[in-house]
Amino acid sequence: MDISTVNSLSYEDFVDTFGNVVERSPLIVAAIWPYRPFANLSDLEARISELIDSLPESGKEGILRCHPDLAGRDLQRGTLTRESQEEQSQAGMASLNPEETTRMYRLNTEYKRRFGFPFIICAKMNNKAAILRQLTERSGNSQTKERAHAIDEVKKICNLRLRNVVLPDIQNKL
Ligand SMILES: NC(=O)NC1NC(=O)NC1=O
Repeated sequence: MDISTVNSLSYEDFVDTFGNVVERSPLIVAAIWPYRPFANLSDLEARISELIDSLPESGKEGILRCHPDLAGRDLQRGTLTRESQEEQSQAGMASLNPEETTRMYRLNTEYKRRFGFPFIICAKMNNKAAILRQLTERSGNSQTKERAHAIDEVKKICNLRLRNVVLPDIQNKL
């Protein structure tokens, strides 16, 4: 889809198309629809990023809590969103051995108990080993530092998801 098609979408179609670029948080794209026309993909990304940054800390943590655990309950039950299923599978989360599953569960549980939101990382930019390493390392962060880090990961996930739908400028011009 090119940017002019994006700019011509009704808000219903806009939310249907982009509603899950921030996991289970369609409110974000519903809120930026009035900023059309977007100049390009980067402009759209920047609007989403600014909107997230403008939220109070409770709102940012709310976004974080809408994310599923990595290799968690939703993956086991088959209730992940389509995007999350693809990302987690690509990072090897759907094919952990029993020991790795138990380790992941234990580390995720400890992380959630400490911070009050799930551990989030852009799965497509990482592999199993990097995810396990970061889960351990980031558990030592302060609440403020970790919340900011997690929001940065949400933005990376969002930007990759957007790129799956909207052609970058260079392709628009071909
Ligand atoms: N918890 C967590 O990081 N979830 C995710 N990361 C990602 O890239 N897709 C997800 O669902």
